[in-house]
Amino acid sequence: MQANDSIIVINAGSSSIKFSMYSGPALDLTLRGKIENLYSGVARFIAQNADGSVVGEREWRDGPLNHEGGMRFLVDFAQTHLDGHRVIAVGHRIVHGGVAHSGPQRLDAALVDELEKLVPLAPLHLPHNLAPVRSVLAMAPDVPQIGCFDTAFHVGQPAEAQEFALPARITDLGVRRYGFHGLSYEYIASVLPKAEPRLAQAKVVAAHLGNGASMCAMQSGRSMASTMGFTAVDGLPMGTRCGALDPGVVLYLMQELGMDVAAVQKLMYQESGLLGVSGISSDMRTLEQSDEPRAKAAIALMVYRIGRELGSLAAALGGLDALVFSGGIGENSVALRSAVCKDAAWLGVELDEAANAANPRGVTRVSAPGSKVDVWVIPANEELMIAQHALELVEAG
Ligand SMILES: Nc1ncnc2c1ncn2[C@@H]1O[C@H](COP(=O)(O)OP(=O)(O)O)[C@@H](O)[C@H]1O
Ligand SMILES: CC(=O)OP(=O)(O)O
Ligand SMILES: [Mg+2]
Repeated sequence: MQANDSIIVINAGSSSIKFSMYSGPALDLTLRGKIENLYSGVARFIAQNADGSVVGEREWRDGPLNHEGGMRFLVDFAQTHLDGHRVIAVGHRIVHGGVAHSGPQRLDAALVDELEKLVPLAPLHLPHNLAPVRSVLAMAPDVPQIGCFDTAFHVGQPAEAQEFALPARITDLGVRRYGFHGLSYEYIASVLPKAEPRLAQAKVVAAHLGNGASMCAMQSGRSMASTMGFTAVDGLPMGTRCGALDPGVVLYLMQELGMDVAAVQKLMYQESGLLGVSGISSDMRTLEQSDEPRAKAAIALMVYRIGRELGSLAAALGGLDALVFSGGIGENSVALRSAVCKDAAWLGVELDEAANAANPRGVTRVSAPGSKVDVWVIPANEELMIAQHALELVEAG
């Protein structure tokens, strides 16, 4: 890899598109940007170069922006910022890999067609993950594109963590727990032992709390259990997703309220979670600034459910040495971290309130010196994982 050889990474989340460019053999971050707040309120774009200087900014005030509009804007933006760089690969976050895809893979039209079949398992993500792959295939068919699956990190979980208590004939169809946010957890697992070598073999629960939110139990850096299951709607309440639901509720909605599949899907994925409970917003910042009791109730429900899942994941690990916060909420919400840690005092979690309130920007320990359980904030970096995987695959030929 030459100094001006670059890998572009596209990470399309449910409410944001992040992109990064890494250049040279050390994968130096040379450009990064994101559009956030897709579908709700005012979408915002910001891009920064290697030294953090802002090289592009925009807001969409005349109505919500969708993924398609966002990607169109980003392609135009990227083209004017590629001067002198040779794109040797484009890496993509692909949220669902199903049973067949347990590691990064080169994407071609046939594989994209195959992955399209998994759209019902990740309706908020996969269409937006695959659309840019198709665009690049059409625009630059010779540039290798690498897909990195959010499910891959969880492939080695114990069988009980993966299975539903369903008849084998259904399980055999691939109806099982996959787990998501794997690239984020893989990054956390790679960073934590460097920050604190004592934690290399530790029992760690990591919470990726963004618009999508999940928690993962890790032993020695390997996934043992996750709150997300067959789809990314399971587990914690999220921005607009309900999280774990008594399956009987779905039957009730259909049988008694006459809702069809599309209506139930919309309710569970787009109208629930922080947005549904508060009736105000899916955005944690908006809720934290609101005095409305419903906003407080939505946050309280999220905190409560994080606490319940923390107990469950600690049980899956048989103990807890460290708790990690990541994702837009986990990295930025002082109040949420504080509330979660208070509820987790019974597990030996004790926060350093001053360190927490300083709202650290990098990898930082925020637990009190005597805390039995370490508490860390680790900013999510799915993009670096994707760039590393893409480079490995390109170099392997
Ligand atoms: N300063 C902040 N305080 C509280 N919440 C924040 C802050 N900054 C971002 N968030 C929240 O992070 C969430 C988005 O997380 P992010 O990880 O960027 O989303 P995505 O899952 O789409 O990648 C939103 O709920 C947003 O309100
Ligand atoms: C898997 C998932 O929920 O992703 P995101 O956080 O990007 O919505
Ligand atoms: Mg995310």
